[in-house]
Amino acid sequence: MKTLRIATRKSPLALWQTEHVAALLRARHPDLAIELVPLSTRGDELLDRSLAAIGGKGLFLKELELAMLRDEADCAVHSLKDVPMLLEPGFAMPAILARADAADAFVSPRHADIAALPAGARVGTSSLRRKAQLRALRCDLRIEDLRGNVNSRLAKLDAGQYDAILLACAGLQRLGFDERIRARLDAPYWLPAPAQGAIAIECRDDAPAIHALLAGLDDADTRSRVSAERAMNRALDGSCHVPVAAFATLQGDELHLRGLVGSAESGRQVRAEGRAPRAAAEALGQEVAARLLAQGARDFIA
Ligand SMILES: NCc1[nH]cc(CCC(=O)O)c1CC(=O)O
Repeated sequence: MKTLRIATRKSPLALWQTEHVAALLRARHPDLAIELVPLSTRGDELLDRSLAAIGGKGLFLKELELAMLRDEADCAVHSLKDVPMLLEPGFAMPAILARADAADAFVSPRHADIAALPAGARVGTSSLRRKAQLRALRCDLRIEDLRGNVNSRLAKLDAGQYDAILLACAGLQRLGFDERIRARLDAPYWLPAPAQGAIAIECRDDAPAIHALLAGLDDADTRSRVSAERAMNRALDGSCHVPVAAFATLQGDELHLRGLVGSAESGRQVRAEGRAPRAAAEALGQEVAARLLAQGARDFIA
């Protein structure tokens, strides 16, 4: 391989994440030439409609996968939380990087946190998961849709369209907006999206040399944690249509997984948790999903 071609979306966050992967690879392989292949995806273009309405997470991957199939790119960098629970056949995920801050962030020019918002305040988010958790805390808020990349969401907040917005801490930190985080929304009270804060690299499963090169960047602890979170989401038939949150931590070799399923309309939610050895990450995800279903999670999934 003379040059490693890395497909990426064109948003500032996607480009940062891909440059980050490129820098890690250059540090390990000083002689490797790396080229970015920036592509626009349907998920980036259809910004006026909710993700659930236009077909969900896969829309951010499809064009990047097609580029790999056409041999115009060797691999692609993704936010793992935007990757569907089942990869397309023919693709593999050799590397999941060490996870950054997984928490959500409360961002507001005037208000310190959710509890400090005045009655009826307008909060911007299009995530069903964030809407459901907000609704559970505050039934008075006006929750309004907000899509677009991180930079344009902050611009809409600054233009006065919302009193506050919710974003991922990881994206804000990567783009240098740490100081915009007014409050962290932390587990166990508030749970992030499955795999939030983790960057994943995808390649074709018939490319062993590329697979081996990328596998050097894999972080085993992160992989165990997000495997449990994504297995839970998969067992719940998780997609953008269902408000599902999950967060796993490791204590030694024991995984602790917390999950919730909620309703963005009513704010009702069910929660469950479980522990298992890290080798049983997938089974733990299925077990916590089963506990959520036993408490009536199906009502929210319908
Ligand atoms: N859905 C967009 C998206 N995908 C990944 C991140 C943040 C970075 C990460 O989770 O690694 C974001 C922005 C956000 O939710 O605020």
